[in-house]
Amino acid sequence: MTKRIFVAGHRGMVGSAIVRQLENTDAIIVTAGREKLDLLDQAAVFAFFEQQKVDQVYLAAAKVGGIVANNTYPAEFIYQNLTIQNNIIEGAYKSGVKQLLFLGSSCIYPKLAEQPMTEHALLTGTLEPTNEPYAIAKIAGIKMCESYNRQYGVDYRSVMPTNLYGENDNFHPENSHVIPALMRRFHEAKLAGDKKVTVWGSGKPMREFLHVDDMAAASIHVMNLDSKTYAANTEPMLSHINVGTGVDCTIRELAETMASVVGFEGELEFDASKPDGTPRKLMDVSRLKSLGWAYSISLSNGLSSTYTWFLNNQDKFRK
Ligand SMILES: NC(=O)C1=CN([C@@H]2O[C@H](COP(=O)(O)OP(=O)(O)OC[C@H]3O[C@@H](n4cnc5c(N)ncnc54)[C@H](OP(=O)(O)O)[C@@H]3O)[C@@H](O)[C@H]2O)C=CC1
Ligand SMILES: C[C@H]1O[C@H](OP(=O)(O)OP(=O)(O)OC[C@H]2O[C@@H](n3cnc4c(=O)[nH]c(N)nc43)[C@H](O)[C@@H]2O)[C@@H](O)[C@@H](O)C1=O
Repeated sequence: MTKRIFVAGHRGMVGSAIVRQLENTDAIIVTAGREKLDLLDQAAVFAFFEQQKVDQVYLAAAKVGGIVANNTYPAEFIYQNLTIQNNIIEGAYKSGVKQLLFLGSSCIYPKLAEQPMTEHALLTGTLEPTNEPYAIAKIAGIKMCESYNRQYGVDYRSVMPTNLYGENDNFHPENSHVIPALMRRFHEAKLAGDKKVTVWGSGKPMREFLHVDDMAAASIHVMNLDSKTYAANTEPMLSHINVGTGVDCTIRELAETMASVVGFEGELEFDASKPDGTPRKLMDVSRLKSLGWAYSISLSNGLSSTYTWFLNNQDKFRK
């Protein structure tokens, strides 16, 4: 039967990638931009669900940003993320939605979690301070889904993506994540003929990066797993699934790769006044592998295609 699927956050990086892939199926895709539906407005969200009668929800709407944005606007990150996800999860449940996929983040795990981090590392230690408010909201999202499953018998699942990048990313110079920030900075330095580019922090932290098209494919894969397979590979009170590559690199290595993708031939300098954040957050992706999914886009291919998109779409960048 044709499904009506609501993608919340359909203009964002992940939401737009999910929509592109769902467009190749027979699903009816339901979307609502911020100007039509403010997801912070509980009454409007509940009314939207009552009107739309959807079968599935991808919860890809959130307040999102890099290390400095998280550290600068902690109140907005905790309030908006808790409110958006509470409104959508409760609104979906009240209108009879049986299937929902919540997108969390790898920052739910303790700052010094054993590497690679399995799903069992959740709630075993102190979080990274720069993004604790955002991480607390994401942990609450996992627990909302599990609680609704236990009490109401719905099927609300959670995926925890590693750091993502790709088409429709946020290329803001301060508020973005490291890949879009460096892509833009290296590109502008190349055009200006600059001899040096500044990279934040020490360059020593390690990060794992997944292309957004892989993230969208993994999300759809997890949503569509039959309930028995999903239940056999998760636990009712530890139900989330890591999504990543299982491969990481230092920020210095990332910056060197970025320089070569963009064609910047100058030097790197590191700005120690900017935070490093978590020293390492490598995902253990064996749960996802045992559920039949693995990534396919390498970092070098993903950075090259993202740079091509960047060159052709600068008019679409967010302010
Ligand atoms: N990017 C990353 O590296 C990672 C992302 N994630 C998670 O993946 C999910 C998607 O992230 P990503 O695509 O990168 O984020 P984006 O910022 O690209 O997209 C977020 C979307 O949410 C929408 N949104 C936010 N607030 C509201 C609101 N009040 N009303 C209506 N719409 C709203 C935005 O709308 P508008 O376009 O109008 O601003 C945007 O379309 C999030 O849950 C995020 O936490 C997890 C790990 C890493
Ligand atoms: C996805 C994840 O994203 C955030 O956490 P993060 O992993 O630390 O993400 P980031 O991409 O911003 O930084 C990664 C590393 O890179 C370094 N770095 C160098 N130069 C730039 C730079 O120019 N910009 C940025 N942002 N970082 C830079 C930076 O100092 C850090 O060491 C969370 O708050 C939270 O939102 C979350 O879940």
